Amino acid sequence: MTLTRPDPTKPLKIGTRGSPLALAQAYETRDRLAKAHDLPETAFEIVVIKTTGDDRAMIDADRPLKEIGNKGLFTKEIEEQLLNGRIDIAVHSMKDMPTEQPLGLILDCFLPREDTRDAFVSLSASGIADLPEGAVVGTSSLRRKSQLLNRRPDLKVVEFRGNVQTRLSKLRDEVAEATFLAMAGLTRLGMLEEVPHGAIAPEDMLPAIAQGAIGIERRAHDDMTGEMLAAIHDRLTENRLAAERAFLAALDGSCETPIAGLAEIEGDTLRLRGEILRTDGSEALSDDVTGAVADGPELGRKMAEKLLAQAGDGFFDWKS
Ligand SMILES: NCc1[nH]cc(CCC(=O)O)c1CC(=O)O
Repeated sequence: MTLTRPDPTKPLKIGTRGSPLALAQAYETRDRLAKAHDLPETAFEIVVIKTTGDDRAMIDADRPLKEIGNKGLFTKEIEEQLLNGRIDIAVHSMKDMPTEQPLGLILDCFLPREDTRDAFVSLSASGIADLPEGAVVGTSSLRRKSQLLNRRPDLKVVEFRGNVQTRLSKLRDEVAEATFLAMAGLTRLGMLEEVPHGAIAPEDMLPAIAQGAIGIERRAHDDMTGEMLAAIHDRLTENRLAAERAFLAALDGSCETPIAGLAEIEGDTLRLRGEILRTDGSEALSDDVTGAVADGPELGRKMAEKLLAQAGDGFFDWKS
């Protein structure tokens, strides 16, 4: 028996959150599928799904997201709709995805990865080093906050959320002098021109695990959709994420700490860089491992072990 989606004569339903970036990623997925299979746009339907995360983030606009809820905050409702068949695939920023999927779902299709770097966004300063003593920087990312304070302990970090437009207007209102965004988001939104920014080299700010990568989730037994997705899958992105996410998974159970990581591939060699930090930025530990591309998960676990061995007592104590 070939397992199939609920009604293959109907459009393939693509589930996504409703933010501008989420929609851009859903359209990119649709366009890639349409092209790969020579199908018209009408063979697909974009289904916008509101998540608890979207609701709560709206109500509590000034609270840090990590206080509002746990990891599946932006994915739970979408995964429910996948499981009950109201959508056939779900498009996600891999950066926001937990390392394990619920029973019955599979996440094995990745689009070619975008720019993995962070962008420094400011109307006045050209980069982190250019910020005046004691300047205020807006970010809601614990990783970026810790990395920034590690390099510039004099700076003050304030909570900063909302879409790109909201953040820009906060900069204009001088709520903060600078903020950070993912280059991938700016690129996918087509906003590189209108947002004053500089890309930050990974040596200066190692990105989040899986930054810039889009993953497509489906029902594990829906072979028909699985075959369809195989045509747009990018193997190198899969290999890089396998290493980065194994690193994350190996650290996850043992701590709640800012984590950064980036895998890059040259020929048959994969290089994984990793970093963990104290939340107040007072200490950062980083390492670098290389090995065969196929050994990515093992390299990820090795990286976690090396960093955990370096971390002394109290490294993971909560101090923000
Ligand atoms: N946590 C929010 C989030 N999830 C993915 C991206 C950007 C796109 C990407 O990294 O793929 C962002 C916003 C940001 O960091 O600026």
